[in-house]
Amino acid sequence: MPVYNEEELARFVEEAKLYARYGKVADYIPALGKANPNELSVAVYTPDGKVASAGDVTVKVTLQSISKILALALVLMDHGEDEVFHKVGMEPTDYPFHSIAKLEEKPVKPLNPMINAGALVVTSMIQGGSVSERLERLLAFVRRLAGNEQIAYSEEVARSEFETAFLNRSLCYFLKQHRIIDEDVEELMDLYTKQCAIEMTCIDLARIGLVFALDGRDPHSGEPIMPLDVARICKTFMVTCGMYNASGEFAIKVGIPAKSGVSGGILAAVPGRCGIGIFGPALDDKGNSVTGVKLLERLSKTYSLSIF
Ligand SMILES: NC(=O)CC[C@H](N)C(=O)O
Repeated sequence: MPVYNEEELARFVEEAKLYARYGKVADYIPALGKANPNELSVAVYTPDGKVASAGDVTVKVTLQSISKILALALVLMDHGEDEVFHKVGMEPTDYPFHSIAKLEEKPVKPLNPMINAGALVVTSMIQGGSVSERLERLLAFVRRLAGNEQIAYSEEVARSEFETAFLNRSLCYFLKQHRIIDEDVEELMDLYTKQCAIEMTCIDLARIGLVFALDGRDPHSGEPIMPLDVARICKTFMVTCGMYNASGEFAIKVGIPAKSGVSGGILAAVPGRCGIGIFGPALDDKGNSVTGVKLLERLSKTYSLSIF
């Protein structure tokens, strides 16, 4: 087990930051456009409970697409594999995460739960009597994963996305027309945008990554937070679809199960070894953190973290 040295991490962060100029902060959700593209922070959480970090780890990041993997875990526990995969597929795609194109093909079924169409179906399956009850259930699960009761969502980011999510609404209406979802679209958008706006530091992200790395067990108590099979399915999706339509290249260059979000966050789980949380808001054209991917590449090579 390598020792993650903070001085070395800080050096890797400085090196990776040089790539920020090749990226751009997401601004299709207006509130995300305020982020500083030169920011980069990382935390590595190991099973012995130690955290090594570099950069400003007090900065909070909204989960955005990272939330898709957490909602999937909850929904798999709520409904079981068969019901979930009846509505959403398991195949990766080379289309962008918000694409509607593939939905036109019969049978109408989003290709996987990591693209927006699939994630909206997953979110529609979160159980509970109202949007706030369903959000609370998801938040309670996320708080347990992160071991942090303070985790909440950013009202500003949620509102900003809710007011501008025309493409996601289109996906919802398309799915509703084909009876893949049957809930009120505005309610689903309310829940989905709040889910995406759940915010945390990269230390929290790293600790969640560690839970996946430990097959769903709480690193502190050893208690299962999710069944092993659920953790296994989530990690498999992280490998095949976690970095959108750049997942193949990422698997070759980095080789770590990971999920990114357009906020610039990345959650990574190195099986049995550590969880990694990164925040670097400058994105490449596929929507992944440019500096975050560079940093993960460096960490993977230095500490031999590739699972392949
Ligand atoms: N790729 C992402 O992080 C997308 C999440 C974002 N909330 C959206 O649906 O557009």
